[in-house]
Amino acid sequence: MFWNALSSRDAAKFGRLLKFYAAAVIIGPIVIVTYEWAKARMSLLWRRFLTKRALNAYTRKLAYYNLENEGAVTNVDQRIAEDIRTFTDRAVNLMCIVVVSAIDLVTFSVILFRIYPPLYVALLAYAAVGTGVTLVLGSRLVSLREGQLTAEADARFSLLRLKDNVESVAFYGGEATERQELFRRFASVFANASRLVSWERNVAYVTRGYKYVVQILPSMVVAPVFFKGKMELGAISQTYFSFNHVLADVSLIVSELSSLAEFAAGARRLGTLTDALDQEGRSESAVPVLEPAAIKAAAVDGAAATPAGAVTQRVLATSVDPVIRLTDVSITTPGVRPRSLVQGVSLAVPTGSRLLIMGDSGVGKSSLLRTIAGLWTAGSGTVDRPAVSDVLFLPQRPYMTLGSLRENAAYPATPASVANPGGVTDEAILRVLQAVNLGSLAERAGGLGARGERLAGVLSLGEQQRLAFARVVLSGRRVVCLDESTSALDVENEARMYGLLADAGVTVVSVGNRPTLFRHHDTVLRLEGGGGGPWRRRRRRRGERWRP
Ligand SMILES: Nc1ncnc2c1ncn2[C@@H]1O[C@H](COP(=O)(O)OP(=O)(O)OP(=O)(O)O)[C@@H](O)[C@H]1O
Repeated sequence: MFWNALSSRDAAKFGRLLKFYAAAVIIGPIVIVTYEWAKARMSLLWRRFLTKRALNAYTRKLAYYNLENEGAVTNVDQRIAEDIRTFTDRAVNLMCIVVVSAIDLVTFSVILFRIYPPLYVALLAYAAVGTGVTLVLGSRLVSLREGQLTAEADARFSLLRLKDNVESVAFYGGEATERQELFRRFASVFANASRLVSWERNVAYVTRGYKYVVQILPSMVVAPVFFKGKMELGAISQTYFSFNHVLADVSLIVSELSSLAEFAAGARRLGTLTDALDQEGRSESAVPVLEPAAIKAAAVDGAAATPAGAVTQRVLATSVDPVIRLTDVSITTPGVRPRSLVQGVSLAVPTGSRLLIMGDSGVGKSSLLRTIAGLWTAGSGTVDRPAVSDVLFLPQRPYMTLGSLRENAAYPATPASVANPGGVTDEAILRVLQAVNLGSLAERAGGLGARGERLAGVLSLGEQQRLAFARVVLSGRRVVCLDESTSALDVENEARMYGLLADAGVTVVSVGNRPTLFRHHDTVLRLEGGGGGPWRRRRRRRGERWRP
């Protein structure tokens, strides 16, 4: 129209069109910026929703533990932190492109069809063939992109592992080995990237060729009509304009292939994670809390409800005594090649008693604790125990959170519940730190509220183990399972820790082989023989000393 007005020297029409364009250039930027903002906002809201859902499912019950142990999903961190973002960004972008293209397609199809229908039909046929070829090439691009995401995540993981173990590596002088491993992982990143770049080049040959070759089509079709004087110059430019619009709209898959491949790869990785988390959610069985009177009846129901090859877990009310009871418990290692560890253990842990589980390295002591905690289920027999929230399990290397010393001492209480009126007070924390012989820790750490990112790096293992005992006292739990939790302590500090538990009347189940542990327990369970050998349990006689 602009060109027609100029060529016909129609100043009035030209002026009207100029005003129209002036309005468009003022409104245009506002519309475009608002559109971009709306897209970014929608993507952010969606990402927030998906991240929240994934984090909830991942941290619910034992999903995080099972996913890691089963190895079903790798790089969960990257999937939650990055793949969700890529997915939502790309999905919103593509959705908007599809909507805009659909409107555009309808508008310009009408114009192009009116000008010259055969040109329109030829264009659709051309786009259909181009899209088909691109889809075939694209499927390889998706798997290469997926491989790239995995390789990048694996490489980053090796760097994080080195970062988390700097001291061990430095002591071993293991730099050369670490370097080799880092290079090996980054070599896979580059090898896959190189395949990806080559494949993108091949795809680009096709997509570029597709765009250029078709440009000749409108000229070939409309030039003869123009030369015969049956078409105005303006109509030619209109044809070109409409043709290119329709071409762009029907070639969406061709032009957005790279973006689509990235979106599909991210969506696939996210799908694997979501499926695994949903699976975990479904397999989560609600275990009823049994009062004393209900225990006998539940013995029948509980056994029937347990899948074959699994240890029956029954949760007892805190009032039930004995607090823990194992009935004919046999354990096998999890995974595809199960190995028999402990066989046919039956025992009861009365309230306030102290049981020590001993045995050779690898015999299955920690596995027995894992089974009591419900982390491992492979095997048979029945475990009766209080809810996990009523028992504190202390591993050999205590977990240090990223929170402050206050939050670390009160762990696993949430920071919010610590801050509540009625939560753990600073006075109580300082008193308990004193009791576990960490009286100067708060001052050294810069106060109870100082951020604790480096706490794990700064505290010795023995100090961390004493902090873990502080957690037992502060949590007020009546049952505690200790897995070599005093391995780094001197005899005096060990006695002090067990003394604290005895004073509080806490029921204790310990795992360990240190001779000094013997005196802090009243019953010993000795697991014997590799591969599920016999076991012995006996009560320690008063004043009896350790005999290996
Ligand atoms: N996730 C797992 N999958 C398969 N086997 C495992 C797994 N975890 C541990 N095991 C194996 O189970 C056996 C028992 O391990 P466990 O940690 O219970 O031994 P332990 O008696 O506590 O040994 P230690 O005194 O050396 O700590 C070991 O041979 C170990 O390699």
